[in-house]
Amino acid sequence: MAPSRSTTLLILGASGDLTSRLLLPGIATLLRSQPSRRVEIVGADLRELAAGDWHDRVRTALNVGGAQGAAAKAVLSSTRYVATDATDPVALRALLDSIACDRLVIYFALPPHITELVCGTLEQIGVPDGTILAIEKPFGDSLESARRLNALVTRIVPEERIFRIDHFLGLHTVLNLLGLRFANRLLEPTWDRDGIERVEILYDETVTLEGRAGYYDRNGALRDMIQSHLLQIMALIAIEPIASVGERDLRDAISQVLRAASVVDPVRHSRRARYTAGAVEGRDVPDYVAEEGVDPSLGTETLAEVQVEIANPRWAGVPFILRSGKSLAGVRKRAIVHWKAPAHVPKGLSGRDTPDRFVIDFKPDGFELHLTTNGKGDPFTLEQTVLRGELGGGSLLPYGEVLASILDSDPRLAVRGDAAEECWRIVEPVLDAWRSDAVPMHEYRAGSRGPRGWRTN
Ligand SMILES: O=C1O[C@H](COP(=O)(O)O)[C@@H](O)[C@H](O)[C@H]1O
Repeated sequence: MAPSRSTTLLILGASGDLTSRLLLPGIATLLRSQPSRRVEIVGADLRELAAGDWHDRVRTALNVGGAQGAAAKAVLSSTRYVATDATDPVALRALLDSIACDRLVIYFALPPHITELVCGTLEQIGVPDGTILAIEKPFGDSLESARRLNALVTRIVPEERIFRIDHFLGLHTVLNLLGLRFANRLLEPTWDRDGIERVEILYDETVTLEGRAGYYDRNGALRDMIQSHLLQIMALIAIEPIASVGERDLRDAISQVLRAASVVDPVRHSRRARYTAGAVEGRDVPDYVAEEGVDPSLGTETLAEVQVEIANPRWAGVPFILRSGKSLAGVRKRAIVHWKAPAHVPKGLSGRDTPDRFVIDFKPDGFELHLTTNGKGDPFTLEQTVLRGELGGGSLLPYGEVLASILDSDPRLAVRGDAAEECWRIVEPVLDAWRSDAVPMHEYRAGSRGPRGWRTN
């Protein structure tokens, strides 16, 4: 439901790539599907923008996202950009004072250390009543900094008005995990250590750095994708049945899984690799270390894999393999739940009896159920049959979904503070093992499926 109160979305870090590439198009899809929404957008950043540049960016995003009519016009006519230093108390006070609205959303599209500085300033100067803080990932850059940032932000506004952003929680298939698991009789009875052998959550991308070396080179695949997005997906796959999809039930269940999760042996249960020169989808790609803006001394990985275990009665002993990388041969954004083989297949049935699999595709949204069936030719020969289903993606981009939940003050699609800390706790032993070089850095050719010898499904 569109709120009737006037809301201003103040984007800090507005001149950056995230705002143009993801936030503004997300808002555009929101305005297209819910044209009665009224939101004023104020962009702010250190950088001066040429006159008209901000308007052009907003107009382009609205066109691309298909926003039309009164909603788009209202956004365009009221939007403005302010070049300012949001870490400076006087400048930030002046910026906040210049905004007249019933409710303010401050969106931090900033690196974690700058977010922390700006939050320090906000703590000093205070925020208008009812202000919401929306904070982009990564939330901190270590367990210690996440704890510090959590303590700081909760001194500014209460937890229910802090939205730690993970746009994967706005992916329709990710949300669909709840319906698939809990609104069907079929899956749930086997969704545990007795029925399932292993779970893989893969996010293989063909894209390279896309001009984001400044961000990516300091983070790498483990922090960029696994610490945040893939652990959230894992938690949703593994949660215990919930009484409702209310904020408390859902986020308690997610935290419960994360608290039980760890990489038991970070040296044996993690792998890292970096791409070398090659070609991806017809594009020549240089060595990662030769990419513009990359500092070879940082030793950043572009492909990471960890094996997580969830030490609870449902999942003890079931490996969850989380993997993500860039410049790979093809896009595979999916979770694969591998069932165990049946205890006994009747004698006389022969042939391919690969255990069944449930594949959940994040992009495009869909699922596949791989079942063993009697063969089409010889009825006593087994083969695999794949049932495919589409999961209707809604009209909003994931960022549109997440922004809608912020504007509606519904924190279900945001990461709770304790969960953000748990995700750092899970990956930190791996980062330590990598820092001490206990885990070798492998190489793979850009455009390949990964290093030789890595299992790929
Ligand atoms: O947050 C991020 O996600 C994207 C992948 O998400 P998608 O919605 O574009 O599929 C990833 O490429 C990027 O490095 C990461 O920061």
